[in-house]
Amino acid sequence: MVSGSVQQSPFMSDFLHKCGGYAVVDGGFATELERHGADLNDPLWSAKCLVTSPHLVRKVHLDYIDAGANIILTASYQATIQGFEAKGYSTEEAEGLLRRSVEIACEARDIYYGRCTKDSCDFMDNGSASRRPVLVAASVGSYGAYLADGSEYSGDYGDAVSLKTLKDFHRRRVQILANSGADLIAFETIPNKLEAKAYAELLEEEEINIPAWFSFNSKDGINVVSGDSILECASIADSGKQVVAVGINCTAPRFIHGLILSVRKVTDKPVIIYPNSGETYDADRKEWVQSTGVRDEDFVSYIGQWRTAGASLFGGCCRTTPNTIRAISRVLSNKSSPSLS
Ligand SMILES: C[S+](C)CC[C@H](N)C(=O)O
Ligand SMILES: N[C@@H](CCS)C(=O)O
Ligand SMILES: [Zn+2]
Repeated sequence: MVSGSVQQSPFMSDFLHKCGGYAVVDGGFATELERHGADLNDPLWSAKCLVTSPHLVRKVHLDYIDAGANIILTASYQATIQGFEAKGYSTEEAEGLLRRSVEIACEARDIYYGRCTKDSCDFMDNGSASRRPVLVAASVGSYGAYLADGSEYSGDYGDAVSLKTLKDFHRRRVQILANSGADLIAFETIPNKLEAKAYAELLEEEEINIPAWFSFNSKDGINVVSGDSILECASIADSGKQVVAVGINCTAPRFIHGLILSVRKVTDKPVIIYPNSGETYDADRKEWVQSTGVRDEDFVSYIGQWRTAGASLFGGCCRTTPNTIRAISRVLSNKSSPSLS
């Protein structure tokens, strides 16, 4: 037990129990849109598709549910009121697009459940066929994501950006997503301590009443990308009453094991990991540098050691696909698999 941890909410432990002990998170969302032909070379990145191709957004969500995901993340990673306004949308339209990101994910879940009959259910609960639990997590990408220059991989916002700047930037968006029908908020790809603090204070100040997870990214396996201590960042997440999981995303698979061990030093909350493929991103060209990543088989072969290290929620981030998630789901549901030793 980590001393000083706040009272744990039963939300995530109940959900993990329903899922059979471990939950499967979806995979790369924006990069999956791209694989289906979307052009994301735009300041809105994946959020552009909320306007141009909501049907594709829904399809990608559904593909991930079909692959076995227990949690799908909305298309709101780079959907910000400020970003939409810069493209000429009104505040009302921007807020509507944020809400729409959650609606589309809920529609995908409804389609899946609508198709799920007694004979076609792929999930067992206490020996009987049942609907697989699926949660919709409203994605909140960082201020660096809004900057659209890859700053979420440096965490360097300069001295002009204060705690207040970040809280004011995220406040309305978080309020809207918290009241959108999403099951929880996913603060993801958090690159520095300041932004973690801003989120934690916002949850308190705005009395956000749905759960949230905090997920950081790292490029050395020791600190978060800004160089801030993962221990300090994860401690901030641990202190949040609404925070139901803490972890790491959009980070190369080879760094994940050590990071899980670090996160577990400062929190008893469930640990979530959804690494990227290990490839690097060229923010100027908005393209991935290929051939630096790991294959699906190699990615999935890590799952056993990540589980042993103490993670409970497993998925993928940029450049992982429904195939990656299908393989994770299979490995986790086959507890006797050698790769889970
Ligand atoms: C996680 S990165 C690949 C997201 C994209 C970035 N914010 C951009 O707009 O280029
Ligand atoms: N949920 C986002 C995270 C980007 S780092 C996505 O998968 O596109
Ligand atoms: Zn990512």
